[in-house]
Amino acid sequence: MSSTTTGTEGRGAETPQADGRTPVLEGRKLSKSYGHVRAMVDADFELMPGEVLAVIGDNGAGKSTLVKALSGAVTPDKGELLLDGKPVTFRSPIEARALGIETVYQDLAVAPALDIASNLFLGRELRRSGPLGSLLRMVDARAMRDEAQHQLDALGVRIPDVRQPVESLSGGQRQSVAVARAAAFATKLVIMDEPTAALGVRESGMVLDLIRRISARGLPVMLISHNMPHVFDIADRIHIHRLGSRVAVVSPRTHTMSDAVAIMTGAARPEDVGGRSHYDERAQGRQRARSTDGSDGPPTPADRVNPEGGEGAGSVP
Ligand SMILES: Nc1ncnc2c1ncn2[C@@H]1O[C@H](COP(=O)(O)OP(=O)(O)OP(=O)(O)O)[C@@H](O)[C@H]1O
Repeated sequence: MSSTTTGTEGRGAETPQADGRTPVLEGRKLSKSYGHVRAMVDADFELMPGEVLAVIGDNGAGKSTLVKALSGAVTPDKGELLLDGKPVTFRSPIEARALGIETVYQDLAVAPALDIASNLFLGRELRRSGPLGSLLRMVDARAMRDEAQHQLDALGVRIPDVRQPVESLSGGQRQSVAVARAAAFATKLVIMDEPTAALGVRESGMVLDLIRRISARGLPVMLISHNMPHVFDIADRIHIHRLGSRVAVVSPRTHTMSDAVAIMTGAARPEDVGGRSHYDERAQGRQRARSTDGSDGPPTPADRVNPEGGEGAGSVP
């Protein structure tokens, strides 16, 4: 785990920029609606250098939509993205990747029939000149094998032969290949959406170790997970998402799993549990407004119905 966590000294997690550092990736008031469903509502996000930031939230809280916005798979309707403090827009995952953002999805995005080296370089194959100075550039299988072995060794992924087809690997090994691929190409950060969801205990441990090693290299990792023990084991900070927005950022050093779950489900307000937490002012303002206008407690799913509707209801981007 990285030692670069910010704002977690003392009892609570404070605003990450308190020490003057610029987030590697920042989202400001990101919103995204699918027809009448407001999947993301003024969501803020910060990933600091070298940290492992876990993002937690109930089913449908909008975590995947956030990941998609940060990785270029979805364009937010509103809001701003900043990479190293500079505004960016991603029109596709390819554009996000070109800027050093790699994403690993839960559904093992590997090509099972191809070997490990080919999977590592999928879509980004190393090439060499063709025979007799031909202009055709050929895939350089040997260079890819050497480099793949080097990358896996460097990350401590133990796989005997990179010429093995991925379908011959265990689930944990396959996910390790997907994570190693992301780590090999990411220059800014790695995003992981439920990387251990399909894995057993031992295999999950393998992937968590890999995340630790990636972060120890100085590469920040954003990790979505429903698995609280994993989150509390590995995260420097925990971003809590609820009903489309960030409602709190807490630290495993100041908050218990019960605290985090209480905030996540709306059973408790961020300021009422754990140490002092850095919670989203707007979300807190909304909650206060609700209590003063006759409704009590935190927002409910009904609050997310977009009154303006919008085009493309139910469309899958
Ligand atoms: N392409 C889409 N079309 C319509 N509605 C969508 C689409 N994608 C997400 N939604 C809706 O947006 C809301 C947020 O979904 P999202 O998948 O981001 O949540 P999540 O926190 O990742 O949920 P889970 O933990 O269950 O994966 C949900 O109500 C979901 O049904």
